[in-house]
Amino acid sequence: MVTRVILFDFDGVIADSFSIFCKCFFESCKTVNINKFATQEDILRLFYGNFYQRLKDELQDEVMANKVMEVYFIKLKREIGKIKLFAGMDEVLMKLSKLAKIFIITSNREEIVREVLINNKIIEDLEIFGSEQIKSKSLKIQSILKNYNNFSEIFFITDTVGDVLEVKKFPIKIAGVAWGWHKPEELLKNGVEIVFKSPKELLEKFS
Ligand SMILES: O=C(O)COP(=O)(O)O
Repeated sequence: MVTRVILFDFDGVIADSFSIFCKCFFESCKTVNINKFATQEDILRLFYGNFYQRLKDELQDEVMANKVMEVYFIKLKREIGKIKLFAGMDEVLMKLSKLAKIFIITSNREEIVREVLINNKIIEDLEIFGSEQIKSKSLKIQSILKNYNNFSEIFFITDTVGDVLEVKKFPIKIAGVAWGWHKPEELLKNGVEIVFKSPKELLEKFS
């Protein structure tokens, strides 16, 4: 019987992908003639809520927002081989997948996450909720809670304020990581219970 469920965000928690995200996103904006995003701060701002919703709101144009992301994913696929995991996260996933039910809840695409994991020698069969069908992390979590109710504890581990805001309405413990995209202080201010300073600390907490 599964007693513990751990939901992991992917980019910024498992994958060290910020510079590749920025490169592909800026290139995509250029391709579709959007000049609203010029700095890393412009990108980080999009993660203070649901990324897809924020992008739509900032552009005030749903068609354009979809176009940016369509081009973005084409570019990201070309860079996929360069995406590495944060040091120690391979061990975290391998060990914790034996102790808990693990899900990856991400704004990225499931197929990309799978390929990155395989490229980085993660062979565990992890369940991945990508953005292909559902873009809202709240809705993804709702469906997990509906289907999995035989656990004693459920944790969500993230690096962005937007994730915290989407998840905090559920009876889930939220932890932050100090190696991700938003600063630990911001995560704490918005409701995470604890911020892990390293993958080793995270592993110790759940082992
Ligand atoms: O932290 C974030 O929200 C970004 O990560 P994600 O692409 O895995 O959702």
